[in-house]
Amino acid sequence: DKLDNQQIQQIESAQRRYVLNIGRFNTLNFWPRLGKIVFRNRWKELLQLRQDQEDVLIPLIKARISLKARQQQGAETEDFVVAYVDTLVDLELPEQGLKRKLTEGEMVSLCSEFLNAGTDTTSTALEWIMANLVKYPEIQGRLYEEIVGVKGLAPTEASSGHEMTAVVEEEDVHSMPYLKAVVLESLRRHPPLHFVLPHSVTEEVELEGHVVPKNASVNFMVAEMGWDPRVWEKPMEFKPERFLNAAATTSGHGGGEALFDITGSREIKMMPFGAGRRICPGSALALLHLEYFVANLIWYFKWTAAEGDDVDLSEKQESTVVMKNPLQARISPRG
Ligand code: HEM
Repeated sequence: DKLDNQQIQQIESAQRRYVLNIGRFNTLNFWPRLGKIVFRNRWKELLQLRQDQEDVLIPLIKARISLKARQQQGAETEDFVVAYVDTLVDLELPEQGLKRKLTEGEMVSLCSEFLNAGTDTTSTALEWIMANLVKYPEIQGRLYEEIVGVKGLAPTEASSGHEMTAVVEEEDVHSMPYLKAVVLESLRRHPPLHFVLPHSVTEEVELEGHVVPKNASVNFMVAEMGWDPRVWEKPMEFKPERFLNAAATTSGHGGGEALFDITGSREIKMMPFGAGRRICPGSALALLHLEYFVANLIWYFKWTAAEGDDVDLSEKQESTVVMKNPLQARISPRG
């Protein structure tokens, strides 16, 4: 829906406060009954955050439901495209032999999860990629050459008046293996999530002499996997070339393909999106977004470090693992 700025800010504010604080409420999970009494104020705070989310999301969900109903009755509804909420409204859950619809509260939770899972992760990943391109100008230079090789020079104000609307398109990024390699290398070296969501073991298993009991909660050390020196040569270095096949590495740029199975269906060398049936459902969209944004930002602008800044890659845990000192860069138009 075409929301105005104020509506977007309301959603952003409710979601941001929720994401930044959610870790503090974990204590309440351990002793659900006692926790509500002992940590009374924290419990009240959680309820307030939830209320704020409902206040902004429920009216939007309701508006969507009535729009969809009007559309089904044949009314002319401008530019109707299927939205995530529409799919939730249609969903029927099997429960004790019956089928039931989602409640409004459940829809709020799912929309909230979708908004958080799909935005914070990608924007964090984008910042890490740009930070590395600023820190290593030769990598940025090689990427720029690849983009120009496919698209030519980006239009400048002088060459096209104020019409600088040309973009590196979705189809173009498929011909840019080095771009793909830069994105993959950044997801390996700086995965936005250092753990997946907690998973539960469905049956007892033995792993290298250790018994993992049924119902145990397990998690996977995503970052450590991508930094394993038995799998990756000099794992802490930022080297996109490692994702190019031999042909691409020897020919300088272009030519080769960045072939890598990020879903882990054949083998798992890194898993920034998780693996298996609970793998991130947005991984393909995230990769496309990242390639698309990075290609366009580099095609139009040269990115350099702010004076005297070495680009500090220290990490800080927020809802994702972000740059402790956010990237400060100078950008200048190409050409
Ligand atoms: C660079 C960007 C992203 C990264 C690194 C990332 C990573 C992850 C990871 C590690 C998980 C947990 C997987 C597991 O439990 O095994 C996950 C789950 C999820 N992601 Fe992403 N994600 C990204 C972008 C997106 C986008 C763009 C969307 C939606 C448009 C999305 C939607 C979701 C959802 C809904 C879940 C929960 C799935 C479930 O509960 O089974 N993610 N993501």
